[in-house]
Amino acid sequence: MSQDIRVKICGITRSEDARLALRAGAHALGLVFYPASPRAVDIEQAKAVARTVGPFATLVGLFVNAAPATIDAVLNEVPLQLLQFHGDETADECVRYGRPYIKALRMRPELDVMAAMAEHPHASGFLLDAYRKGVPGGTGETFDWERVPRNPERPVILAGGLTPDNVRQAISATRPYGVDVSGGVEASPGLKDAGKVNQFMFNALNGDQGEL
Ligand SMILES: O=C(O)c1ccccc1NCC(=O)[C@H](O)[C@H](O)COP(=O)(O)O
Repeated sequence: MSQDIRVKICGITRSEDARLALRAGAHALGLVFYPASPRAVDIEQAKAVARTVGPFATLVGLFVNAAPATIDAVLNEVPLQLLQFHGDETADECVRYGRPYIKALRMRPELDVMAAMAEHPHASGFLLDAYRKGVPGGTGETFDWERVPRNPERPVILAGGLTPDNVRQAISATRPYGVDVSGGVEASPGLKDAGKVNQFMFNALNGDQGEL
């Protein structure tokens, strides 16, 4: 059983989607501060989502090689509990904000996952995502789950192409700390689908992983 699995729903752009995800049991919600994404939010949208979320769920701010001034501007206005660095940020660049952070690792074939983790000694965890050249995230694609480290020293969050249909198998195969989904629970880019969110959450939290 994996009832202690944590779930982050990423790419939240609207308060109603935040409410939906929290009602369904999500532990964390992701706000994408990457202008090229169809899920990008500006500071006003982010503040509206933050008001919905309140202090008892983790609000995550996602950045891709953003300038420090951009991140500082967001942090001055939006109460983010956790930062997610989804680009090529070094450890020094990630720690400068004095906030807990997770580092996304895009699973390109030649990546040494353990070495990449060692480069971020202060990361609270690592989000493993599919690699597609030129696309920093939200690809909707899976990667080879055999590459997910077993018994890692720090939490691993599985991402990339997860859906209500494959999340149980994904958890069973990789035994992660948590899972992260974006496109797999959308009605269209940036807008969540209530049925998919509810089904994803149910399958992630209640599936009998032992039977798979
Ligand atoms: O979601 C995006 O548009 C995005 C753009 C640029 C960098 C990261 C992005 N998303 C990051 C996430 O945490 C996604 O949840 C993760 O990549 C998985 O996405 P999906 O395969 O669509 O579930």
